[in-house]
Amino acid sequence: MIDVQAVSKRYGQTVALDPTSIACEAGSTTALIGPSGCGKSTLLRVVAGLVIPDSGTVSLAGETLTAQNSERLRQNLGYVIQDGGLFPHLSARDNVTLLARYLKQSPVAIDRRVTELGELVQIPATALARFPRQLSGGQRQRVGLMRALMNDPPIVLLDEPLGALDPITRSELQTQLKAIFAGLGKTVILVTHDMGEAAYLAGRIALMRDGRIVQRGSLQALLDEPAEAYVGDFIRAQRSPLPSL
Ligand SMILES: Nc1ncnc2c1ncn2[C@@H]1O[C@H](COP(=O)(O)OP(=O)(O)OP(=O)(O)O)[C@@H](O)[C@H]1O
Repeated sequence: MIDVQAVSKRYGQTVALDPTSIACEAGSTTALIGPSGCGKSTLLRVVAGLVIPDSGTVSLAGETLTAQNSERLRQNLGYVIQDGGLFPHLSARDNVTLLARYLKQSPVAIDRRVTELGELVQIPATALARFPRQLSGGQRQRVGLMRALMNDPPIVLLDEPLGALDPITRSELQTQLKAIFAGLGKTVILVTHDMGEAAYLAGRIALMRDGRIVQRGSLQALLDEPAEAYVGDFIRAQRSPLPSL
C-alpha cells in the first residue's frame, strides 16, 4: 500500500533522510520512532507528498507519487499533525468539512459523516461549533483526526498526534485510535517519541537514527534481536515510573 524506495533528503548540509526504504502493507499500522531530528517527520512528509525527496520514489497503492499527481493522490490520505493543525479562523466543523465542501459533496452526506465521526472520536456537536482556540488540546487533536478521516482515506499519517497531552487524555485517545485503526482497516504511519505508545498502537516499529531506519519489527523482535547496540540503548532509555517506587 505504501512503498518508499531509497528516499533521500538534504537541507543544505543537513542530511534529513539518508537513502531510506520502508514498505507498509494495507491495513497495517507502523510507528516511526527515534531521537529528535532523526528524520521521522521528513519521512512522513515525503509520503504525504508535502516534501519532494532529492532521490528515490514513493508509491501509494501502486502509483508512484510525482509532482503531477501529488494533489490527486493526497486526497487518498489523511494527515494529522500535533495539536490538530487546524485553521484558527474556521470553526471546528468548518475545518472538518473544508475539503468535502471544496469537492462539492452533498450537505446531507457531509452532515451524516460529521455526526458519524463525532461519535467515533467522541466529540460533542457543541464543541464542533467552536473555534480551535476555544477547544482543549485533546479536543483539537480529535477534530484534526475527524478532518483527516472525513473523506475516508485508505491511508492515515499521524505526526505525534498525541504529543503534549496529559497522560489520562493521552491514554484515552490511544485506546480510541487503536479501535479506530482496527475497525476501519486503514494503513497507518504514526510518528511518536514514546516506545510504549508505538508498541501499543503499531504492529511494527521502525526505529530511526541519523536519517535512516536502523531496524523494523515488533518491540519483542527489537528487544530479542537488536540490529545494533543502539536499538537496545534506545529502548532501555525509555523511563517507566513504576520501578522508581
Ligand atoms: N524545512 C527544513 N529546513 C531545514 N532543515 C530542516 C527542515 N525540516 C527538517 N530539517 C532538518 O532535518 C532533520 C530532520 O528533521 P525532522 O523534522 O524530520 O526530524 P524528527 O525526527 O521529526 O524530529 P523531532 O522528533 O524533533 O520532531 C533535522 O536536522 C531538521 O533540523
